[in-house]
Amino acid sequence: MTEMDSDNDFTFCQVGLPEKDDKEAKDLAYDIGDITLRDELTNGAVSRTNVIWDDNLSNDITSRKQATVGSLHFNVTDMSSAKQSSTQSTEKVPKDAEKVAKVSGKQGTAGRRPATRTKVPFEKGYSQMDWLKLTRTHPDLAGLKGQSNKRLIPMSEVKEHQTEGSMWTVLKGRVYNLSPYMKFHPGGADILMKAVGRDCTSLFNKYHAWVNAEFLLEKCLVGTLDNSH
Ligand code: HEM
Repeated sequence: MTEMDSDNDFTFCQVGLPEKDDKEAKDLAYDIGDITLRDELTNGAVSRTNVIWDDNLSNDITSRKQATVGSLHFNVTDMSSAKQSSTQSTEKVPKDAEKVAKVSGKQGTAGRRPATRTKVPFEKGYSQMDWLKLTRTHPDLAGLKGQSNKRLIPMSEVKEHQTEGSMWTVLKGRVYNLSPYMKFHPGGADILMKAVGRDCTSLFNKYHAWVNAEFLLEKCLVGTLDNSH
């Protein structure tokens, strides 16, 4: 195998040994007949690493299994001299791929569907870094014009702010002016428009409860929602 340039060429996933009495996990681990990591080198550059799972070798596998209890067998083939297309993909997935995936705990997405989140490429100058820079330099992103952001704001007032320079929303009890953030939103401005003039907490949590909006929108804070009426 050709020397790798750095240690970062592979990300290894550690596969633990099945517990002694965990018969099912053991059986599933044995379903992996063979794994081949193949480096296909094109013009000297690593172009692709393929993992081949193949359990067609299962007839003579018993002895090997016993010799490598609980671990995986790797065949590493140097393909640098072979003229292969850099985009070629060789993947043989075993019939028990789903079960194996569950054991490894790494590719367990087979049965789960993540919520659809459309990727929107950001316009030049509207990356998350650009937003952070703007929040540090702009004197009044919230559009407070000297007013305090400790003010209690009724929902009726939030509803009034739906014009281009002043688009208010309520998120987790706080009122924010979303206008300056619109073009920076990684999900796109169109979808963020759904938040304008209303409480967007449930929508926000539906798409990305993990996003730290308190931090991202800190400078857009207009006040606190007044729930008293
Ligand atoms: C109100 C404050 C909001 C903030 C600060 C915010 C911020 C963010 C951030 C930081 C991301 C990137 C998350 C990631 O890559 O993991 C994101 C993505 C996204 N957001 Fe929001 N968001 C807000 C509201 C909303 C609302 C109300 C919706 C839906 C109506 C929404 C829909 C989405 C979608 C679909 C994506 C996915 C884009 C992708 O996969 O790259 N967001 N948002």
